Formats: sequence, structure tokens, C-alpha cells
Amino acid sequence: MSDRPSTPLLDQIARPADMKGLSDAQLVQLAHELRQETISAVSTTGGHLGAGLGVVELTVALHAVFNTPRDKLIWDVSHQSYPHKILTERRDRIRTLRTKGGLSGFTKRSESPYDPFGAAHSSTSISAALGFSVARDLGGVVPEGLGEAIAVIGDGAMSAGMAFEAMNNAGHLDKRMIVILNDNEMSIAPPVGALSSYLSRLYAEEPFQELKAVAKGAASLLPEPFREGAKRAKDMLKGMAVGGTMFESLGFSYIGPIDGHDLDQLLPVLRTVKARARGPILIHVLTKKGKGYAPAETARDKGHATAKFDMVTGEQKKAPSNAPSYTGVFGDELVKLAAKDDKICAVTAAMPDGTGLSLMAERYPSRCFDVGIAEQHGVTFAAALAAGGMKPFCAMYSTFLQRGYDQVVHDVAIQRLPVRFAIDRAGLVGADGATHAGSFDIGFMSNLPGMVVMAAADEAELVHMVHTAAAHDAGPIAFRYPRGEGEGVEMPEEPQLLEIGKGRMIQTGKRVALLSFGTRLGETRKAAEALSAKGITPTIADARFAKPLDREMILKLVADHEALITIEEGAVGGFGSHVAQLLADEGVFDAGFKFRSMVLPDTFIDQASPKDMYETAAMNAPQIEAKVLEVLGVAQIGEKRA
Ligand SMILES: Cc1ncc(C[n+]2csc(CCOP(=O)(O)OP(=O)(O)O)c2C)c(N)n1
Ligand SMILES: CC(=O)[C@@H](O)[C@H](O)COP(=O)(O)O
Ligand SMILES: [Mg+2]
Repeated sequence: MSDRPSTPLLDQIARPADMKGLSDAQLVQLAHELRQETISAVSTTGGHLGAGLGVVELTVALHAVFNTPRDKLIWDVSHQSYPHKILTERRDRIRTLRTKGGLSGFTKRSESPYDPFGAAHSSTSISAALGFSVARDLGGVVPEGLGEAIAVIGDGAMSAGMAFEAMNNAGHLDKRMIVILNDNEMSIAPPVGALSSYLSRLYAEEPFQELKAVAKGAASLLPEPFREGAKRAKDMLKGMAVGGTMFESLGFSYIGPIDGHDLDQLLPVLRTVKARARGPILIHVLTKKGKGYAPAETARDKGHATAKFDMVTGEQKKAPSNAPSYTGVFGDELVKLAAKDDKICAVTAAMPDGTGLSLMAERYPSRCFDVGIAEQHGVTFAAALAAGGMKPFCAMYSTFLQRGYDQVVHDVAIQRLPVRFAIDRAGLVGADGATHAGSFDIGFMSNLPGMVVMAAADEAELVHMVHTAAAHDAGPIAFRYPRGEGEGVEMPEEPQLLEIGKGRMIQTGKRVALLSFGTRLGETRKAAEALSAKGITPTIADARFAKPLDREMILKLVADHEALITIEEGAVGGFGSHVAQLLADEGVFDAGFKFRSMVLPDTFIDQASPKDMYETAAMNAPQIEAKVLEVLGVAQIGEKRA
């Protein structure tokens, strides 16, 4: 006979306060149910599965012991926060994760008071927790109050410079705060680097460290029901060998490692820390990414990210692809180049699969570098590779390159070093939402003196751009391309070396010229087709370069048309702004020339499908068509002319 309760415990828990009366045995049961609910939800939505499964027990323990939302629980990256969302008043919407109008796949301040700090880029949690603890001590006022500050950070995220900057500061300020290092020996890919080896050694060679202050007499401080567990914690902590970890050198007390799937360890340690800790404290917790779901546990990426799947078999339900992905095209072309030129090398910041560099890593491991979640270092490292006579491709998602921007300016651009920036996930990316949108790189790369900036209109163009970048030794060069599949165009037999700063004409028409930069070219063509049915045949050109601009082509478009419209998958301040500057400098506007620039709106667009997001941004074919009609002063059906 099953000893499980007939009504699932999870059904009785809408918020963490509902967990307070549960016994430790019931919390174990709750964790079991929470894991099943997480798997079930993600099977219908897709998303980040493995990381959340790895922190189910930790999530239960933290919410059982601490008093959120008064206590600030900050999930690093927050791709592991689905179980937390289920326990914090969002279970009824958990099957809307990452969809339009639904829950975000990350923590988000506007979504819930239980998400005190939003995240999605990694390694921010310790800084955030420190900020909350200082605000608390300075008498800051927020509606939920300010209690403990707790950061949960993964072993991958811990490798980033920002985490160390925060620990350095926290050790100095000596504020009470808790960092939980969730060590599952995985990043998205297997983690790399000396820190990862160090963490492994921490429990391989010296399994335990002592936390003297916490261990001493902790049990007596706790309320009666917790004394037994605290005694166990004390015994465990007392059993730990004395030895200085790097965390202690930075001013943290260190506890661990402890088994992050064992509530019998987690609960007493957290209760003891809560009762006794002073200053910053780091609890080293060992977990398994994908824990409790065999298809995730055995997957190469431990179920890091998944499409919707069949819960029983684990089989993912992926739409068949009709064209190669941009990422794949980049990865393949790079390997071809590397085969011919031993100076070609590549840098990724913990995204070998996501950037398509896995193939390079497999074929030419000595020339492919995964630097960990360290975009800043990655960019400077690439700069020096270039200074040392190599031809580095620095492959990063647009959104993550933001973190290395000062290095792009200071180490690459000012020194005119020929780093080739392969900027993946350019434009709106879909389910990951605003935090992952590649909205700003056109602007922040194009305003740098000497930087060449290209955008591929399709996968064939990307082939040309990879080869053009490889051949460009005169200074830094960047090319951007979106997430997902290409357009399905015919692939070139031979790559072309593009002339720097020269666009290409797609079709010659009349009255209005549409000048596209990047993959909106497809929507531009569709808009032109719809317009031709209305008797308007626009000229279409593909700019290819935002920097340097094809001045000659642009001025000819101006000379030959009534109006010019630029279209790009980026925020204001990018390609269109550079064209506007050129036209202003040339006095084109003095003569009353009509110019429009279609850019992403000045808002952060929430997650939806990329098509829906571009609809919100008013950048799909119908909106391009409408813009043409508006600029030409042609009334649309159902609309009166002013
Ligand atoms: C600045 C930045 N670079 C890259 C990423 C992509 N990314 C998301 S999760 C992740 C791995 C995180 O590993 P870890 O912190 O160990 O968490 P786990 O998934 O193992 O729980 C990476 C590289 C990111 N979110 N932010
Ligand atoms: C959490 C995170 O930053 C990554 O896992 C990201 O979601 C990957 O995005 P792609 O699916 O576009 O590779
Ligand atoms: Mg990890």
C-alpha cells in the first residue's frame, strides 16, 4: 500500500507560507511532486529543464526555511527557476512559460514579488544579493520588507569575473548574506577552466571543510522541532576537515560540500545558517543537472534546454527543418577556412553548441577556445590573439557580447586589431524574450571608428561574410545573423569576398526604395509583392554593410526615388541612424526628401515567437507595406486621405 497522501501536497501549496506547517518528511514528498510537475509543465512548453530539476530539493528547502518574499532569493541566470515559480503563486500559469502573454522563462520583477531581481544573463546574483543586504542594513524600504539576501549560483556562472568582483566586495563589506554554490559540474556544455577543476578537487581530495562559527552550539539555538536536524548538521559540520578554501580567502565562511538532493542535509544546514551565520557565507551544494528524469540525466546537455517532449519517452517534438541554421552555416564555413589556414582560430564564452563552434572544437581543438562564461576576457583574449598574428573569430550571441563591450572598444577597436566578431542571435530571438534579444549590436558596433559591420540577409550571404571576415586583416570586422533556420536559398558553390562597404541591388523599381540590412530582406520582398498588386513597384537593395555605408548606392537611391525606407533588426541608433546622418550631412533633407527608418521600438519586447515579436515591433511585411503607402501618401483601404 502506498504511504503517499491521497491529495497531492503540491495542491495545498500556493505560496511558500503554506509550506511552513509541513514536516521534513512532507517536504520530501513535496519535492517529489514538484519535480513531476516541473517535468510535466516543460513537456508542454519546452524550455530549460535540466537546471530546474537539479534544484528541486534546494528550492523546497529554501522556501521552507526562509521567508520569501521578505527574504530575497536570487536565482543566477534563473533558467532554473521553474520549480520556484510553481511554489510562488504561479503554478496555475506554469504551462504558459515562454509563450506570448505567459510567464517568462526567467525571474522577472514585474512578474512576482517572489522574484526580487530579474536575471537571464549569468553571474549577477552575488552582486544583487550584496546590494539587497546593504540596502537592508542602510534602512531601505520596499513593500515586502528586506530580510536575508540569498544568491543561488551555478558552477558555470561562478566562473565569470562578475561573480568574483562581487565576492571580493562582499568579503570586504562583511555583510550577512548567503551564497549557495549549486555545483552540478555542468554549464551548458561541460564546464571548462581552472575553477571547475578546483571545485572538483574541493570534494575529491578534501571532502569537507569546517564552518566553525556555525557548528558550535548551533542546535541549542533552534526551536525544538529543528533540534534533531541541527544536531545532525552540527555533527556533519564538525566532521569537516579544516582547510582554507578560496572562498574563505575572499572573506566568506564556507560550508560544504553537501548533497543538494538530500533534504536531511539541506534543511538542517540552512536552518543552522539562518540561526547563526554572520557575514557572508557560501554553502557548496552538489547536485545533478536533470536529476530525476532519465532522458535529461542521460542527455549530452543534461536537459539544459528542450523542445516540447513526450514525457514517457523523452522524445522531443521538433518541427522539421527546411533550411540549414545560420549557426550551422557559420560553424561549417569556419571549419573550411580553418582547414586551409592554420592562423584561423575561434573563441566562445561557454556556448560551443549555441555558436556552432563545437565542430571547430572537434576538428581543431588546439585552435578553439571555450573561455567559460567570460565574454569580457574572451574579447580581450581574441584581441591579443590577433595582435599575436592569429585570425581569431570571436563567436558570441549579440546579447552576451554586450558584456564585453568595453573590451570591444578598448582592446579591439582602438588598437585596430583584426578580430572577427561572429554575432549570433541578432535581432529578436523568441521564447527567451527581452533579455536575450540581440537589439543593440548594430548600434554599439557601428559607432566604433574602424569597425566594419555586416549583416547577412540569408544563409548564402552568411557564407560570403564569413569568408570576407577571414580575409579582412585591416582591422576589426563583425557580421550578424539571427537565431534559427535560414531562408532556404540556394547555397553558393564558391564563397565570394565582398567588397567592403558595398551593398547589392535586389530589384529596381520606382518611387520608393527599400534598403534592408539583414534578414528583414525576406519580409521586404513579401511587402514588395503585395505592393505590386497595388501598382507600386519599390526598388529593393540589400545594404550588407552598416559600416562603412555604401554612400554611392544610398545617394543614388535618393536621387532616383521620392522616398527611402531603411529596415533593420535592431534598435534606434543603428543602420538607419547612420543613413540618416549621411543624408543630413549631404543636405538631402534640405530638399524635403522623404526618409523613414524601421527599427525595433523603444521598448523591451516580451517573449513570443520571433514572428509575433516582429509583429509587435511592426516590422513584418504588412507593416513594411503600410510604411511604403504612408510615405507615398497612398490611402489604404478603409482609410481616408488626410
Ligand atoms: C553572460 C552570459 N553568458 C552566457 C550565458 C548563457 N548561459 C546560460 S546558462 C549557462 C550555463 C550556466 O551554468 P551554471 O551556472 O553551472 O548553471 P546550470 O545550468 O549548470 O544549473 C550559460 C553559459 C548567459 N546566460 N549569460
Ligand atoms: C539561459 C540561456 O542563456 C541559454 O540557455 C539560452 O536560453 C540559450 O539560447 P539558445 O536556445 O538561443 O541557444
Ligand atoms: Mg552548473
